[in-house]
Amino acid sequence: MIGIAGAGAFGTALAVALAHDGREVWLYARDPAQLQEMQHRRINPKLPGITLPQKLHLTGNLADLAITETVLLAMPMQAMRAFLASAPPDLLQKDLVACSKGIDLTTLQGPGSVMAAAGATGARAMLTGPSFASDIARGLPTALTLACACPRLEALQHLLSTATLRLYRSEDVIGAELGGALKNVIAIAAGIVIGAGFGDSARAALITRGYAEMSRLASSLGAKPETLAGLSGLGDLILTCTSGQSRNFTHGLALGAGTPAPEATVEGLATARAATRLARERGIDMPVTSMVARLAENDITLGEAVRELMSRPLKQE
Ligand SMILES: NC(=O)C1=CN([C@@H]2O[C@H](COP(=O)(O)OP(=O)(O)OC[C@H]3O[C@@H](n4cnc5c(N)ncnc54)[C@H](OP(=O)(O)O)[C@@H]3O)[C@@H](O)[C@H]2O)C=CC1
Ligand SMILES: O=C(CO)COP(=O)(O)O
Repeated sequence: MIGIAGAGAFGTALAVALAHDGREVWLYARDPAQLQEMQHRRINPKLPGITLPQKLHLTGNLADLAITETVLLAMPMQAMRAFLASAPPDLLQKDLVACSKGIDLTTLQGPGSVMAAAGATGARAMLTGPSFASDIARGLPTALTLACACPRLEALQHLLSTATLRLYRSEDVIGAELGGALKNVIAIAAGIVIGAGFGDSARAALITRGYAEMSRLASSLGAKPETLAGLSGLGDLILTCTSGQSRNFTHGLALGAGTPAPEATVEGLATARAATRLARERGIDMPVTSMVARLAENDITLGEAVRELMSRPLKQE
């Protein structure tokens, strides 16, 4: 039996895919009004057009997840630390699988370290890679990375793979979580480039240089280059920088065009600030990421950002 904490688009999509494949899934929604609507109408407005299958059980009581062995954490990254701090103690003994893509702004930790610091004693895994919630929920073919540095990895890989959701396993948790977190920042920048009308050539350059700086920071923190080149890094970077389905890309589009951004979970904003601080501490150059952080904080105008990026000293690729 699988528990999922966080009934947003992604938690619900995973619950739908796993339940369709025959697993009994318990999905925890903290908002009573949302829970009631989901129970009554068997839909989640955050995942339009998808009917919730029979094997997907809904609850507003976190203690109900006690009957599950594995719990997926599917809330925004900045909510994870507080969620775990107030979770029932037996939840921390489950195998935990973080699905959040980001870096905690207070501790500068990724999901694995946040779960460890909260006292999690079971497996601590990370599920990440190129996948939009709606694609997963509709049963479209998807491939993700499941990273965990513990002997439960292969069992978890089988538990969470379905006929349409193919999980590749990795022991490189740091690499998987940093790829998933940092690509969101580059996706905001890619959106800015397109929104401002700089064109596809500029976006390709941005993605490539963005990947280079993602790799610099990740390897300084112990990630393996092949992880960054895999689904959780390059794969997700490509998806998020090129699809209008991405909230990070869409947020960037609005910033670039000078129009109001839609209300949404945009993980890259906090991650840009966290990664900029990590990079500064380690003496790593991350010009695109730090520019996104400054733009998000209204510390610089778009014109100034472009001038600064383009007037950096010429260097070897
Ligand atoms: N959507 C996607 O396509 C994908 C998302 N992800 C990642 O999944 C994570 C969640 O994103 P997504 O589901 O899309 O975001 P949504 O904005 O759709 O939903 C976030 C959900 O988390 C819930 N939540 C927030 N804080 C808590 C808490 N303390 N306890 C329980 N639930 C909480 C929210 O509840 P409430 O409404 O009550 O605030 C909401 O239901 C992000 O890190 C994202 O990067 C990864 C891959 C794909
Ligand atoms: O992580 C995602 C796709 O892999 C979802 O991206 P957004 O959060 O930008 O929508």
